[in-house]
Amino acid sequence: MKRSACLIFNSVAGQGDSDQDLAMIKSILEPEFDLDIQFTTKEVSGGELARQAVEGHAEIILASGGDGTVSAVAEALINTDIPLGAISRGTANAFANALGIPDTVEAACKVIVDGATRKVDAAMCNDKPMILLAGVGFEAETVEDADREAKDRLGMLAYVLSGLKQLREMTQFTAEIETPDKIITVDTAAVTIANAAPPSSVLARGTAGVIFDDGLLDITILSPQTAAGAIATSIQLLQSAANEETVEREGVGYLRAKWVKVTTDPSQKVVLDGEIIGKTPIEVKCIPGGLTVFVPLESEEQADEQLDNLPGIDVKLK
Ligand SMILES: Nc1ncnc2c1ncn2[C@@H]1O[C@H](COP(=O)(O)OP(=O)(O)OP(=O)(O)O)[C@@H](O)[C@H]1O
Repeated sequence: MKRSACLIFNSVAGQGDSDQDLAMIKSILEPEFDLDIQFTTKEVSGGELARQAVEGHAEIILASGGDGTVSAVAEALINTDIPLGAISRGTANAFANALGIPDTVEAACKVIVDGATRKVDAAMCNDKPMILLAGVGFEAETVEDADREAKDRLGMLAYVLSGLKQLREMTQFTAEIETPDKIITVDTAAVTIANAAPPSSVLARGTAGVIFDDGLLDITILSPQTAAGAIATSIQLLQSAANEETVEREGVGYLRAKWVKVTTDPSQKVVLDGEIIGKTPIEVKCIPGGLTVFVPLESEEQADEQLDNLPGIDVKLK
């Protein structure tokens, strides 16, 4: 008997031909699965459809769309043990890139057919589910600036352009960052708390790579002293992201923790998995192994914390 799978499909995601994509998905998956295809609409989100599929005891849930759709479906599956297959068709495809899932339709479908699943961490940010990352400061401003119309016209470049604009206008704030064993007070321009992050997510790259199944959040603190320093730091972060190296630079710090509370003065915007959700303070908690995903198996390297490069930092051990 074939396994059954609910496919949640956003036909307006990305810049590709969605009819062609759906035909390709069906041709690869239908020989293996009884597919129940549900289309997102402007009114009915991927998250809503995923909650319905969970209530209907779906065996497997597949999400196909941009990061908005895939993250919303993933969030609905936290702590359900229902395996999620991601077939990304968006602009940045951060979810797939973060978890090492191929982001072409054909290769992503093959990962699902191969059937290897892995438990990865999820997280809660205040009372909201989080799969990728929460950004305070710079990252939040970048997302807000890269609007829908610009994304349609420019694709990935919209984020880069918005990021460059933000660099010129980078403003500092004071952050208190509390973890189970430390309270850190630091002047910073961006604090990024990542559960999983793609190699291209420069602000979550203080460590050589975000580890998505270690039960810990990866916290990166960016505190450039000047606009020129900000640009130099960002270029280095970009290079290290490209080369998957650890960043050793004045103004970049990182640490890992099971949970973190971030309070800022003044209050800062917070972006959660690509959407602005409000302002600081935030509390983020890791949910170890909270999500089961179809993923090609591969190992991740470890890296230590690095807090020495932040000017004026104060760390109190608890
Ligand atoms: N049938 C539909 N018609 C119009 N809008 C839709 C439809 N289905 C979903 N949406 C909208 O699509 C958005 C989610 O898009 P998603 O993130 O999947 O793709 P994307 O925006 O192209 O991807 P990316 O963010 O990578 O560019 C939501 O805002 C949702 O309201």
